[in-house]
Amino acid sequence: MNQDQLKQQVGNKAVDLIHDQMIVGLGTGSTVKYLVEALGEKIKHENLTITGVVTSKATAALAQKCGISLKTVDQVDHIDLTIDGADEISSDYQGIKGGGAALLFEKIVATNSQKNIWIVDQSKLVDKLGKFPLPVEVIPYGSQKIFERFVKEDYQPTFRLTSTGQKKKTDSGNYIIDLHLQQIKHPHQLALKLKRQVGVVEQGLFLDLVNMIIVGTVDGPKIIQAR
Ligand SMILES: O=C[C@H](O)[C@H](O)[C@H](O)COP(=O)(O)O
Repeated sequence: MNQDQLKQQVGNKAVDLIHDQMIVGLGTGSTVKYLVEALGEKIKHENLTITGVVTSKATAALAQKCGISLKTVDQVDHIDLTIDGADEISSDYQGIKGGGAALLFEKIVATNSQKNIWIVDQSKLVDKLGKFPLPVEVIPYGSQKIFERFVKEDYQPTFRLTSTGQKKKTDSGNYIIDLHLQQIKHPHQLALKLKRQVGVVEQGLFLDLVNMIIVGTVDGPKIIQAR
């Protein structure tokens, strides 16, 4: 089974957790794409009423194409569960997200959800976080100053660029600085330190958030109850 098939496996599996009348947070990325497509099919075949709360323009476009009704996080009084991908998950179930630049809306939706489920192929499971570059979303004004501070801290920062070499803009019009840390020893301390910098909007450590992880493996989906 290739990586894409494993992503499809967990996307299809996660749809079983969605029932009629639910309000569901829909993450972003190549794994969530399979979930959204499968959810669109399920809604059609079972004639369900589901409300989606999306985390990016890309997911909004796909969900609309799949016939899923959408509301914003501010238009709903609760979110039953949110299903999202992840870039890295440590052995104590902390995560790095934001490889697709959607970390800000993803974290807003996740922290307003009663339950959070991550769907990943097995390559995302690691012992300690940090091999995957940690995304930090910053407002453009003053971002070079933040970048220079990150250089001094030896965070090995790089601005995320588009295919044409421009600084990548998030859905909120911000920039992403990726930190190439290799190993994050104290994620909670780092998260606080990054968040304290003026101009940092959000950072990609998703700590103490996930309840269940569905991992795609060659032997089928494996469910981990994280907390
Ligand atoms: O910003 C993007 C998100 O955090 C994604 O959920 C994450 O990058 C995983 O994406 P994928 O399923 O494409 O590996």
